[in-house]
Amino acid sequence: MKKIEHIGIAVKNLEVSNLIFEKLLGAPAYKFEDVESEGVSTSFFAVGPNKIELLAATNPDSPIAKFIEKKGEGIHHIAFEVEDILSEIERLKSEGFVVLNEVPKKGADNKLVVFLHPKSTNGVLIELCQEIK
Ligand SMILES: C[C@@H](C(=O)O)C(=O)SCCNC(=O)CCNC(=O)[C@H](O)C(C)(C)COP(=O)(O)OP(=O)(O)OC[C@H]1O[C@@H](n2cnc3c(N)ncnc32)[C@H](O)[C@@H]1OP(=O)(O)O
Ligand SMILES: [Co+2]
Repeated sequence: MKKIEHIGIAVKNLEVSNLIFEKLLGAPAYKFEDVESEGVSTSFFAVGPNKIELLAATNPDSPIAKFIEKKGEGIHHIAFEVEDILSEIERLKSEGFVVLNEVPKKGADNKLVVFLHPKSTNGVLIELCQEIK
């Protein structure tokens, strides 16, 4: 695990939350991206070497829609950057973590991503991401 790559925050309205985080961080989002396969619209803010990812649902089956329905807006996941996502999957599986997708999928911001079930990580949804070179 190289560093915390981003913290994902579930929001109801991306435009409204973009303004809040722009004020909070003192700089606007540097990137906006829809990830259709995850049912999300995202925006990214830089905080030193780390990022904040705001996520709004684009359909009612989106993980973000379900999360907001159950828990409300707030921190949705923590993403760690890894060097070699396939070997990390094997390492974490052998340690007993529940990998939600064993085949890495294309995430936002030019990354391959894998999620670990929050039931196996003290209630925190974990994302692993590897930069696509
Ligand atoms: C674009 C990309 C990127 O950065 O590149 C992204 O981040 S995409 C980010 C959006 N994509 C994802 O999140 C993909 C991975 N997520 C998933 O597969 C799903 O959301 C699950 C994490 C499996 C949860 O699915 P679902 O709510 O349908 O399952 P479930 O009803 O069985 O829920 C199981 C339990 O997990 C809890 N739960 C659900 N989401 C949670 C979250 N984010 N953090 C902590 N706990 C969570 C539920 O409240 C429930 O707890 P109780 O049993 O106690 O009620
Ligand atoms: Co993410």
